Amino acid sequence: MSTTYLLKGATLPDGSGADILIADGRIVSTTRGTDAAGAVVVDAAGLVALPGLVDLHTHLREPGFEQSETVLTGTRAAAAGGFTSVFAMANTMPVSDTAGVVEQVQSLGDAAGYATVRPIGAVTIGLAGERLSEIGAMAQSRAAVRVFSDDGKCVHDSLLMRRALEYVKTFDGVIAQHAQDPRLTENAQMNEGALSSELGLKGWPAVAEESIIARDVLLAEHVGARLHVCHLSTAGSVDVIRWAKARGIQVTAEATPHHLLLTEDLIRSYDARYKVNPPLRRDEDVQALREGVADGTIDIVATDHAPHPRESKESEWDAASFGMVGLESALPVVQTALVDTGLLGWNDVARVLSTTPARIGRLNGHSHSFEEGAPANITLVDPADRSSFTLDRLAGKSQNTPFDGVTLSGRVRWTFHHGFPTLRDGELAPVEEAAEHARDLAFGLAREGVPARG
Ligand SMILES: NC(=O)N[C@@H](CC(=O)O)C(=O)O
Ligand SMILES: [Zn+2]
Ligand SMILES: [Zn+2]
Repeated sequence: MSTTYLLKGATLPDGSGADILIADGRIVSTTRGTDAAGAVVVDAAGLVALPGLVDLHTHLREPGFEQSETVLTGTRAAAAGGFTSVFAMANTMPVSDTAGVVEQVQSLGDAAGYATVRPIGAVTIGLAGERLSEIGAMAQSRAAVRVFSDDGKCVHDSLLMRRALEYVKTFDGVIAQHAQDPRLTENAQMNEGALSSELGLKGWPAVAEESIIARDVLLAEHVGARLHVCHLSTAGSVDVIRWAKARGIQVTAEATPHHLLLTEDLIRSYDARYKVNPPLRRDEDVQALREGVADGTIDIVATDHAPHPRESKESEWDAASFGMVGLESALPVVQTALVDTGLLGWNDVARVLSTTPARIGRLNGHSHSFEEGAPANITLVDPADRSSFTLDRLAGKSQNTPFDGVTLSGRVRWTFHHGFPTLRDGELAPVEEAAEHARDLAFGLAREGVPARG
């Protein structure tokens, strides 16, 4: 038996007021003045209701790197950050390059109950960049994979990239490219420029990203397939995507929260919390990325949540791992960088953090609208909160955030996944309750004949 909830006095993304009534995992109505006997009332006055957030780029680390994160802990972090769906990157151990591994990740997500998990399949076997993985088998598996990526590595071989695009085109899939020319970035440690010379760290030039994107959009045009570009970090990359879109090429692009707020100057501290791939860039790049999101050149914000254990971040700069956790801080960073600056309204936030990533990943059957009858995937945000981001707000296994002690606006208070509150006024649902929700959901979807996937 699922509980009925009434989210009283919420503000929808378009600014209108709503009392959102949820029953049996679905939105029953959003009419103001609704009263429902027996419903648990959530005081949503002053809170913005967003469609459940969707992250197209999450590293859940399982199987293989469970000391950093697991599907369970990573989806708890997702719920804490307002996410109701995450796409799990393929750089696991073993790599998610077979139907067996993607089905395993899918099952772990289905059982945990904190968010919908959609596995991403590797483009090449073992991410080695030499031979295509079993893309068709992953697409046809129970996990119904639609997004393929060697993220962490670039699909550098042009012929392989062409073949991969041709392959996914047959089932409306997409290749998500980590755009990094490997030869131009051997041993690279930070953005290439005056500061890398000053600090004595090997540079990662902007052209190593931009040249791969330029090649890939031309390949996508030639093949007529969908390309998605991960974590754009330079002003030049925004220009290339803008050009490609004007030409009608089917390309989408993402920016991470950290690239929208932070610059390379932080690296003066040699604190490896700021070490990430692609690297933090210059202020001009941050401004260009923000403008790119505002004008739609950049379609989505994706976290690139990349957990790493303490040891691998406490070593000297050159030896430390690349990556930052990001699920719990994403919404506050987006509000701070894009909403407070007047670049985006809440409707746009709903678009870049929910509706569009869902569409790019072909996340069907997981509606993100507030229409009656839609699955109740909802995030309640307190936009008036302005506070120092602290480590106790992290719900995953790793603590490698660059935002510790940074003042940010906006705080996620409630997250509903198919009508189940995974986050309750800032508190995560207990593991056993989420697992029970997962069982109910699997049973309910099976009974309705709705494929649990997609
Ligand atoms: N972003 C990172 O710095 N690291 C990611 C890999 C990646 O997204 O390229 C990771 O898996 O740790
Ligand atoms: Zn990457
Ligand atoms: Zn990544």
